[in-house]
Amino acid sequence: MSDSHKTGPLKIAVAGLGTVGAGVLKLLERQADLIEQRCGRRIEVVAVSARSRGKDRGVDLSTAEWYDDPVALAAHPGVDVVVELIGGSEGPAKETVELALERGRHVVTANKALLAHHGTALAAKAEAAGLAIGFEAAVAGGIPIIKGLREGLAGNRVSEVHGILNGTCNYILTEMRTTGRDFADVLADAQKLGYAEADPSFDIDGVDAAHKLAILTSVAFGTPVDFKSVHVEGIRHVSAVDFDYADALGYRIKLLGIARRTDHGIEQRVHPCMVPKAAPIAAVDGVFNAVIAQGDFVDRVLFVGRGAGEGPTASAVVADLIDIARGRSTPTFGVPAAQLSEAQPSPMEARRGSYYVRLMVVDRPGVIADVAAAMRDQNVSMEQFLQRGRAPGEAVPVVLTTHDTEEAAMQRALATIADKESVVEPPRMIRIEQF
Ligand SMILES: NC(=O)C1=CN([C@@H]2O[C@H](COP(=O)(O)OP(=O)(O)OC[C@H]3O[C@@H](n4cnc5c(N)ncnc54)[C@H](O)[C@@H]3O)[C@@H](O)[C@H]2O)C=CC1
Ligand SMILES: N[C@@H](CC=O)C(=O)O
Ligand code: NA
Repeated sequence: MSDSHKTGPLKIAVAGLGTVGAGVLKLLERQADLIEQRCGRRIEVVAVSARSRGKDRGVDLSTAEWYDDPVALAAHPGVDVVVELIGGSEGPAKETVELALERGRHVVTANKALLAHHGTALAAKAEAAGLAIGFEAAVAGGIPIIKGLREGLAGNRVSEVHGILNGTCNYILTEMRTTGRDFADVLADAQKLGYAEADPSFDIDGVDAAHKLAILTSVAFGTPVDFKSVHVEGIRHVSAVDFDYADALGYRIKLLGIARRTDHGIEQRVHPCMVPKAAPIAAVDGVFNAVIAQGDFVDRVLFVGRGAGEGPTASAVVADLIDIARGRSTPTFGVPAAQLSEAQPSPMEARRGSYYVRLMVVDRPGVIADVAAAMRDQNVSMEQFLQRGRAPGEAVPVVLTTHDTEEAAMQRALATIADKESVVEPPRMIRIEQF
């Protein structure tokens, strides 16, 4: 980085003044003295851009130059850092970041979609110009997981990183379980609280968690960001009855992102999981995120904190700005972009573990025997079987769990079961992870 010698203020331009942008400006205003003490210089906002100029954001913008166009803001003269808080993998966010790098400005961004799709190319561009891209806010909000992995665990080979990476989903799953509230109602709450993405289907369909996982995988394993290899499932099919069965079986339901080095290559997957109630991650509720990393010297490390919202996300953005103001320098993903080593993705079919399956079946003799036969034919061993109550001739939920088996065999058994005339809804499956 080129700013270590400077003693004047670090001049920044902020593109995007929504939940995160307004939070950053508030933090910079309120903690100005503390920041100056910690990095020996002030951080000065010289230009801003957003869609609506007149909106009251609870911060003083009178000394910053206003830009309607965030891309033009990236070229504002005399700026050291462009802070991109617009969002989206393409369009103005990408153009702003690219122009900022071309003009020799460092970049700080909270935009995981952008980095999941273009992270390696942007890192290469930044590093070739001796510039930094700070993205602590892009993964797990306020948790310093990027610095934790990249700097704190730099002496380790990491074999696995997994965690709760989406605050909106964890908030929805927690509220549904503890209050019995409706999915849509809780999602509306998460949107009001500023947790959700502009398009909340990115949250509930697991895409946002997959963006974050792809970034984490790169930092953990020194590989190029490979979003397209992430297996992604969201939480739309988790229903109230699953929470009851999970509870009875000794589990909690969490949307997890899991990245592992396996014999088949690097596994990256995001999907709902049942985790034992005693696992530390099971107790991480609401908007809190958690990330667990396994390093060869440090062993297991658990990071927990708020994964979304104005304050925690602003905290991460400003930490990156302070790094730049101090002149600290680290390759974007921990290894110089040109040296990130390609790795084979491990296919989802190779996952080995146990499964929870919920079926809606017509309550009549022989149905369960058919289900058991489909499992037997694929060599899938059942562990538990639950049917609560009886309703002869009507559809009832039945639940089973399996012993460890291969995903490919499980998928074949489920396809056979789904075809049975007595199975009246698509089978719902949740993978069980024993951490
Ligand atoms: N809200 C959260 O808790 C977190 C958000 N993020 C990320 O931070 C970024 C910003 O998120 P939020 O603040 O929640 O979004 P937001 O929707 O509240 O704010 C977006 C801002 O960008 C501006 N904007 C959008 N399109 C524009 C355009 N074409 N030209 C100029 N300005 C434009 C809007 O006017 C608004 O000020 C996204 O990348 C998001 O994924 C990351 C971590 C947590
Ligand atoms: N929509 C995201 C915001 C933070 O990244 C989430 O809910 O986690
Ligand atoms: Na973070």
